Amino acid sequence: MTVLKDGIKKDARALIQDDETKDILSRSLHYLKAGYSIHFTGPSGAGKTSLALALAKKRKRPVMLMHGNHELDNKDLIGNFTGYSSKKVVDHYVRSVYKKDESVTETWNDGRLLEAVKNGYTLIYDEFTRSRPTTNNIFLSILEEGVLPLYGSKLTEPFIRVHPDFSVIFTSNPAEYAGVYDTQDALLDRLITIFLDYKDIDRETAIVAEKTDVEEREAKAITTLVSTLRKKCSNDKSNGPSLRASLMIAKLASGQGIAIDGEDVDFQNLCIDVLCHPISRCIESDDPKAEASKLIINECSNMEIPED
Ligand SMILES: Nc1ncnc2c1ncn2[C@@H]1O[C@H](COP(=O)(O)OP(=O)(O)OP(=O)(O)O)[C@@H](O)[C@H]1O
Repeated sequence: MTVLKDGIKKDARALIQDDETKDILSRSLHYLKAGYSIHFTGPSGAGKTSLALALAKKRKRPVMLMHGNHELDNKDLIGNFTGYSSKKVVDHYVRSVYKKDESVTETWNDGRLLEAVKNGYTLIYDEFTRSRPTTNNIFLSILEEGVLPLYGSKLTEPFIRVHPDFSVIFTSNPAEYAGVYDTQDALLDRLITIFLDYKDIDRETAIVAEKTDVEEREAKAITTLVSTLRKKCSNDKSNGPSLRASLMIAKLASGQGIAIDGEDVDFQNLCIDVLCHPISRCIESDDPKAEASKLIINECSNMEIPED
């Protein structure tokens, strides 16, 4: 019977800051301080959200996380009247006098963007291109004029001023633009866009070794395997397996006592389970799953694990 080890001791959420990551963080922080918004773009699993969270943390302001979604609208961003509250006072103190005082008021709930703008939070707008361009238009006034228009909200003020400490970090995945919504040029024109690509093998190895219980040489073998398969695999539908896949393989193998060995059947099955789907999506074949499995087994047998 295979037994899972008790929990994973290492901090799975920590950001490993190599020189390149530190450099991007420090430049981005500088741009935010100067009043510009940042946009991290790159393939899935390149580390955009992790970097956005680490950057937001550096600002030492409350952080609000918002995910792009085609159903997101002004009611979510600005707020909405969510119902009515009524108050009724019946004064029957003097028997012959009946006095009734009744008032009804609408209950307003601030939307996430309004709350962040009013209080000077750092807003992370993850995968913003998944929202409709008309929804994202509201950011044009925020970034350009420093005001949040309250149109369509029935509120008495036409807009509110943006708090000086407010800033936004956007993230997006260019592969998702196809079939979702084109990013709006007007919005992109107001952002500083930093492209985050997959890290090289040494950087990915350092992250896997730091965040899981495998040894560095084993981490290197896993990241080399995943990155070799990724290179064979890039089309419109998929960028191939990311660092996430390496982390999964390393965590599961060490947790279940599976040897990091390309000839080991359990290890091969683990790699097929984790990697087959992303790889099959970018293979043109009658049976992409069988083709992907063959490719994975083949790369597993080429795996080299350096000696201690
Ligand atoms: N510098 C890093 N240090 C530690 N872990 C990292 C680093 N970069 C990425 N990761 C890890 O890689 C995985 C993917 O990162 P993340 O979710 O930030 O990617 P993403 O680009 O936002 O992906 P997606 O577009 O799919 O949302 C996460 O498990 C994250 O913890």
